[in-house]
Amino acid sequence: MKVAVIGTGYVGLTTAVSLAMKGHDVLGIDLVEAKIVQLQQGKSPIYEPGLEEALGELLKSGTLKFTTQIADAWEAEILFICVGTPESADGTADLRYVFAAVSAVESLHRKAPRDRAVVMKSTVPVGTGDRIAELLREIDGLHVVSNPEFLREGNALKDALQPTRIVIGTDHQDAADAMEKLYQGVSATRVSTTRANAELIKYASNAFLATRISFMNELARLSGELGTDIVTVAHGMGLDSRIGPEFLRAGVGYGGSCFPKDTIALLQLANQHGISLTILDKVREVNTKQPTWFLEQLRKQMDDVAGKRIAVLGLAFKPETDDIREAPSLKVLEALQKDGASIVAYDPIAVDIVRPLFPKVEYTDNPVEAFIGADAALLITEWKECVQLDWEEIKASMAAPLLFDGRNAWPAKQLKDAGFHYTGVGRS
Ligand SMILES: NC(=O)c1ccc[n+]([C@@H]2O[C@H](COP(=O)([O-])OP(=O)(O)OC[C@H]3O[C@@H](n4cnc5c(N)ncnc54)[C@H](O)[C@@H]3O)[C@@H](O)[C@H]2O)c1
Ligand SMILES: O=c1ccn([C@@H]2O[C@H](COP(=O)(O)OP(=O)(O)O[C@H]3O[C@H](CO)[C@@H](O)[C@H](O)[C@H]3O)[C@@H](O)[C@H]2O)c(=O)[nH]1
Repeated sequence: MKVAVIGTGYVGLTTAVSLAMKGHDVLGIDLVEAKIVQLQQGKSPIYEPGLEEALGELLKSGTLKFTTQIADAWEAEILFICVGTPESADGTADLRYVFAAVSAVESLHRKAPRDRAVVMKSTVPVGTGDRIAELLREIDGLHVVSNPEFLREGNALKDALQPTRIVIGTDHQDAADAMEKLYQGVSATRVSTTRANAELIKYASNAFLATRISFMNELARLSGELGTDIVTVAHGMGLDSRIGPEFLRAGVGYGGSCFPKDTIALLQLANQHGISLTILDKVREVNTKQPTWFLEQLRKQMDDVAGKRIAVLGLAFKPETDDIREAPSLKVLEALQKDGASIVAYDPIAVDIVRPLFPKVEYTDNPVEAFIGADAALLITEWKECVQLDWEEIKASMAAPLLFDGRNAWPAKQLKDAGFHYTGVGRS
């Protein structure tokens, strides 16, 4: 099928690549010319495992192309909208990019009319799809579909190729059929529903996942006091099929471009309807405090961090991505800097993105070097490069063997046996 994807960020680029891999004829569109030039040369502006390799092959075969001109999409029968929906000052989702994209689609359609589905992959508040449908009501052949995206960064291409489910929200049979044809051969359960239901499924899923994390983080604080081990507790809980093992990892808090903004957007949407989502409100509160709570563990063991050399391992909001949006590392760096610590930081991918924000921090391109002369080391993102380490060499090189494991990913027992003073999140 002829497909156009508006917005070539994490979601748009992954969508474009995955649909082209399935044999569709795909055009990626972005306003940022530099990004398009880079993409046309086969270079991915973002880091996602497998993405750049696939991009190169698809460009060669001609099934994937890029442009800054929406007019080039005149043949497209399906137009995906994958632009950002960032947090506004009041917490609601900022829809200006979505409406700009819709208006571009509208002008394209007026010049080159045909039957088309406008598919919203951006995460938008409940009612947005219906609002857009109302705006486009008098335009023949343009049908609005909600098809929320559930991919995880760091695993984006795999998630797009093998999604957990495909949610299609539309009231138009031809558009539903076109979406079914598009995803033919993808073995995932379909949920065919209204646009509003589809939109709420997306927000509710993210809010629920965030809730699990905050629940475990709060429980971890108690576990630390009780002398129990939250990792063992999570394992025991997760064996109950009603609970399941995923998203029970306590840590330094969730970050990223989705959970923080989507939870506040859902809260604000509820407020607009006179409903208080009290649980979700607390989920956010726990998460905001989690990096501070983690640093308190450090302060309890080091009277004063001023002038102390502190190693920070991992800066991206999660492993296998260069994304630092709402990364807990940023809060940690800010607090340590305020306390007068001398910081040395490592991340395999995200250093160049963090450096301009924290120019006074020292950066290293070798994780083991970060520990040299350090009075304490903090694990913030569990990259394998930050976890699989030569601990004997590290022990000999640190000024003091103090380890704070913000992801419960370092080998606690081995480290304690080796003479480190190890502190995890909610571990005995
Ligand atoms: N990042 C994720 O893991 C993820 C997963 C699921 C859903 N989402 C949702 O998908 C949407 C996109 O997220 P993202 O992380 O890919 O954002 P992003 O910021 O990485 O990319 C958005 C892209 O859209 C482009 N753009 C903006 N306005 C445009 C326009 N009018 N025409 C053409 N291009 C335009 C920008 O230049 C940018 O390249 C958001 O609503 C987000 O909540 C994100
Ligand atoms: O048990 C866990 C699992 C995750 N995290 C943290 O939670 C954040 C988010 O992680 P993850 O969900 O894996 O990454 P995202 O790429 O943000 O993906 C989420 O947000 C996307 C955007 O909406 C959705 O599409 C995905 O389904 C949803 O998982 C990260 O900081 C993780 O470190 C934890 O602290 N504990």
